[in-house]
Amino acid sequence: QEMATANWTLPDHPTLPKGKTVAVVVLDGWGEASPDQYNCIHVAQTPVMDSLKNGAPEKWRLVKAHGTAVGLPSDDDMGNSEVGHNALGAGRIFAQGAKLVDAALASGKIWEDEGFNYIKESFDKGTLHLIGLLSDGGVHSRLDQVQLIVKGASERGAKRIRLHILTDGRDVLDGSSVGFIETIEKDLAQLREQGVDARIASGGGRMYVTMDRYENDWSVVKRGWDAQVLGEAPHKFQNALEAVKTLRAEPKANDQYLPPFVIVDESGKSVGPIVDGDAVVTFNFRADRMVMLAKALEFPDFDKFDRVRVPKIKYAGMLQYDGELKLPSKYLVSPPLIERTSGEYLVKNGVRTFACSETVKFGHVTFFWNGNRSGYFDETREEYVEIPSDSGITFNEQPKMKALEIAERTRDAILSGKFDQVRINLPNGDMVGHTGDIEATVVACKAADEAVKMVLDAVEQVGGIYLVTADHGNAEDMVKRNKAGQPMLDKSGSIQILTSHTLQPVPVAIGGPGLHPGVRFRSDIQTPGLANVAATVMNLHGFQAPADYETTLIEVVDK
Ligand SMILES: O=C(O)[C@@H](CO)OP(=O)(O)O
Ligand SMILES: [Mn+2]
Ligand SMILES: [Mn+2]
Repeated sequence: QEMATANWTLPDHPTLPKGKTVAVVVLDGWGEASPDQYNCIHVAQTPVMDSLKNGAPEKWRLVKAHGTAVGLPSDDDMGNSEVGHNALGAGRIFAQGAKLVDAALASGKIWEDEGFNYIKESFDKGTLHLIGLLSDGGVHSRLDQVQLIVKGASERGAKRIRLHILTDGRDVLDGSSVGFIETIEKDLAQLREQGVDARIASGGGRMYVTMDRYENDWSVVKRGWDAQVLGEAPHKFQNALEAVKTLRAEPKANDQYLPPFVIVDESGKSVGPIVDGDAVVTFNFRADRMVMLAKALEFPDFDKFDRVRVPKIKYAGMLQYDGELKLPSKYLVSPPLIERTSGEYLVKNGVRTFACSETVKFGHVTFFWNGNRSGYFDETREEYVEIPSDSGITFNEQPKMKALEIAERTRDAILSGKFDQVRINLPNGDMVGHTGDIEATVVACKAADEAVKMVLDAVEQVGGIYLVTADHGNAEDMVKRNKAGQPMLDKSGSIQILTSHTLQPVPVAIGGPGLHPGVRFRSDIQTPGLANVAATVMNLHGFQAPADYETTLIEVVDK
C-alpha cells in the first residue's frame, strides 16, 4: 500500500554535508538521575560519558524515553527496548502493543477479529491455553489484559482454560509473582464456580523458561515446551501458589529464574498438556521474547530442539510478532505498522550501514530499529554483525559482557571506510542492572563507557560524527523509591532493589570532528523524546527528514 507509493528520495539538508561517517551508539538502560549510591552510572567511573555531558552544553541534552513519548498507554509506563528502539529508528511515535491491546479490549474488537474467531473454533472440544508473562510490568504483557482475555474467552464459549505462567521479577519487584498468582487464581476460582474448568497448568521464571530471545539459548524454550506442551517438568505441585512459594524458598531463588514446574492432579498427572484440537494464545504483546516459542509452535520444519510431540492446534499470538516472517500467522490484535523507518530511507539513499550488538541485544539495533522487521533492506549496502553473548549465566557474573568485542568490531567497521553509518547497542547497564546486583552494575557501566571511548576514538580518526544516546533508564537507579524519592525498605529492613527500567530521561550527545561547527541543539522543542533522534541522524548524514517525522533536535547557526 504505502510502500508502493512512498517516495524514498530524501531532500538534501540545506547546510549539512553528506559523506561523513556517523556512529550512532545506544547505551541500553542508561538514564539520567540525581547522583547517589544507587545510581550506578554515577558511582562508576565513566569519564567519556561525563565529558560529553560536561564538555559541550549545546551538544548534550535529555529526551523522554518512557510513556506516551514512546507510544505507551500512560506516562506511568517505564520505557523499554522495544518501544525505545522503535522510536529511535522510526522517527515517529506509534501506538505500541500495550496500547493497541487495551484499545481492542475496550472496544470489544478483539472478539470480532479473525484471530479470536480462529481459536474459538477449538472451544467446543478443545482446551484454550494461555502462555505468557504474568506481570503488571507492561513491558511484555499486562495482567489486567490476561484477566480480560480469560473472562472474555469463557463468556464466548471456552469451557476448559489452562494458564501457563512465566514469573517476572525483572519489570516488577522480585517476589511479586505471588500476588499476581493470587489475583489470577481468584478469577479462575470464580470461573470454576460458573462451571468453567479453568486452572494454572505450568510455570517457570521468564529468564529460565520460554522467554529467551534472538536465539541465544534454545534450551530455555525447550524447558517451557516440555512443561507447557508435554506436561513434563522436574517439579510437580498441586497448585501454582504452592509451587512458587516452595521454589522461591530455595537459596538464591528469584522470580526471574524459577525452574519449570507443572501442576498435577491427585494421581500425579499434569493437568494441562497441550494436545491435538486445543487452542493456544501467547499473550505477550512484545515480540522479542515470544518469537522463539512462536516458531516452535508454528513452523512445521522446526529443528532447534526435539519437540517430541507436535500437537495440532489453533495458535494465535496476542500480536503478530514478526511482520516479515508473518509469525504467527494468526493474532488477536494487529501490531503497529511501522513503515518507512529511517534505516530503510537512509539505505535507499545510499547510506551504507553497519549494525552491531551482542546476541541479547542484536535484534534491538536491527529488528526493533527497523520497525519489527528482520533481515536487510539492501544486503549490498548493509552488514549486521552479532557478537555471540554468554549464555546460561546471569550477567552479573560477567558484567563487562561483550562490550569490548562490540567496540572493536565497530572500530574496525569505522576505520574500514566501508560504512557511512555504524549503529550499535551496548547492553551492559541494562542487562546487569536487571540482575539487581549493584556492584556488578557499576562494573557494567564502566565497561560500556570504555566501549564508547573506543568508538569515539575511531570516529575521531576518520573525521566523523557521533550521536550517543540510550533507549530508557535502568542502571541509574537501582532502588525502589517512595514519592519523595527516598529508598524504600522491605519488611526485614533492607532496601528494595529495583531490577526494572525507570521513568528517567536519557541523554543525547552529538559531536566529532566531522560535525559542522554551527550545529547545536535547538532550544525551542519543549519535550522531545527518542522519536526526535531519527530526523537528527538523517541531518547528520546530510539529509532532511520526511515531513511526518518528529522534528530534528538540531539547528545550524553561522560560525
Ligand atoms: O529483558 C527484557 O526483556 C526487557 C525487560 O523486560 O528489557 P529490554 O526492554 O531492555 O530489552
Ligand atoms: Mn533496553
Ligand atoms: Mn532491559
